[in-house]
Amino acid sequence: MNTEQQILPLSRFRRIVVKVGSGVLTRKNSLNLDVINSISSQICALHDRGMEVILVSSGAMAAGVKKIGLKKRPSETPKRQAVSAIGQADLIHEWEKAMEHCGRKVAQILLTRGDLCDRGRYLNARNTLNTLLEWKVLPIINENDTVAVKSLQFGDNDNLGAMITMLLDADLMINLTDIGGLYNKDPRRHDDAQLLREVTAMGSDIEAMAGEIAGPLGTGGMGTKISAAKKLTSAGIPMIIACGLEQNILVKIMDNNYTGTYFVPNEQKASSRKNWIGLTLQAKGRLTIDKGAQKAVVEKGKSLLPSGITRVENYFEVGDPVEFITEDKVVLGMGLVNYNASDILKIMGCKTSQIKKRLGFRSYDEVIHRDNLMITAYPDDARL
Ligand SMILES: Nc1ncnc2c1ncn2[C@@H]1O[C@H](COP(=O)(O)OP(=O)(O)O)[C@@H](O)[C@H]1O
Ligand SMILES: N[C@@H](CCC(=O)OP(=O)(O)O)C(=O)O
Repeated sequence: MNTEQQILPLSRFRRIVVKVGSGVLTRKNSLNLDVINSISSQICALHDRGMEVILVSSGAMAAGVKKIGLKKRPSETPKRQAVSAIGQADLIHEWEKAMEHCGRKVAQILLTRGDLCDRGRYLNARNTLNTLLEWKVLPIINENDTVAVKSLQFGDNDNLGAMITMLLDADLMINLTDIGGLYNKDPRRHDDAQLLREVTAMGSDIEAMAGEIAGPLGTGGMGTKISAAKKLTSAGIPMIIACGLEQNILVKIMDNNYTGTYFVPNEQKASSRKNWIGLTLQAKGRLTIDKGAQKAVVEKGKSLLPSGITRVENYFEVGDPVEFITEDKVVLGMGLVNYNASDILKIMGCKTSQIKKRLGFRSYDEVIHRDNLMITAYPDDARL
């Protein structure tokens, strides 16, 4: 981490995702039209520089609360979802008006986690978004709160934004919130909190800095922004947290003349399919692997064979995403399995030549083929 330096390889940034939080877009539970107008004209300025922009906009619930005259957000799920549905109409209407001012069109895209976990729907979303970008229309994305229940939820737009950034192979995600970046401790509680200008390694020290409690209008606090940054940097994509209330912040960022936190990406970039497996899918189960398998899979990039597996947790089917972990429960990565959980229980610890004898069939030698897995951490720097 660094409190001083900041290096932006600006020439690389042609396609960017801009996520704007509720705290930026709303004022006392109503939409802040000045901010919407200002961010819209900044987006147009980026368009004029030849850049492609995708907007992830929060604020539906805050807008809905105001519209139907509630004093605060309801706590029951159906009421929250209904309020969000009401607010979303208002939100998109205001963005549309503001962008129209600069002669640009917008499109609304509402997604659930399930949409991005299904490979077919994931590719459909990508095709649609790419078409909108080709047509120079601004895609405005939010979670489809109305139908998103816990198991299908992103839960926060920081992680949704990160997944969209990976889906579109964008060069950068700018996360605009109501504070100037990541501080070394929660600035609401500590007057001496210091802004970090650059984060180079996403260790537990960084996670510990983030307060889980969001601002009065936000959802995840800094915790979900760190989790989004972790996904992106391990996919080789940078993220910037900056204050969306600051005048001309997007333009300042692109001119590399801003205050905020820059998360430096890993140098290695995995394929977008591997990123989808490792960073978008939710694990259905877990496989514990021994030291030999860790060396083969993590260090040498080989497939996971039955011989290195020592434990199977939860039930899962062939093709499901499953995490592989160390004995100390450090998550090393995720992969799509060639055998279901009960078959792996029968073949774990055995040689591939014994698979047929134990199961009566042998569809694959590998439990997870190396093309179908992504390493997300290494034994020494990973933790649960
Ligand atoms: N270490 C930290 N650095 C900066 N902000 C923090 C930190 N820990 C907690 N926060 C809080 O996180 C808030 C931003 O999160 P949130 O309210 O969810 O924003 P948004 O609506 O933009 O997603 C800030 O207003 C800040 O008070
Ligand atoms: N989908 C919700 C936003 C959820 C969310 O992540 O909010 P925030 O923390 O303000 O980015 C809404 O539009 O109200």
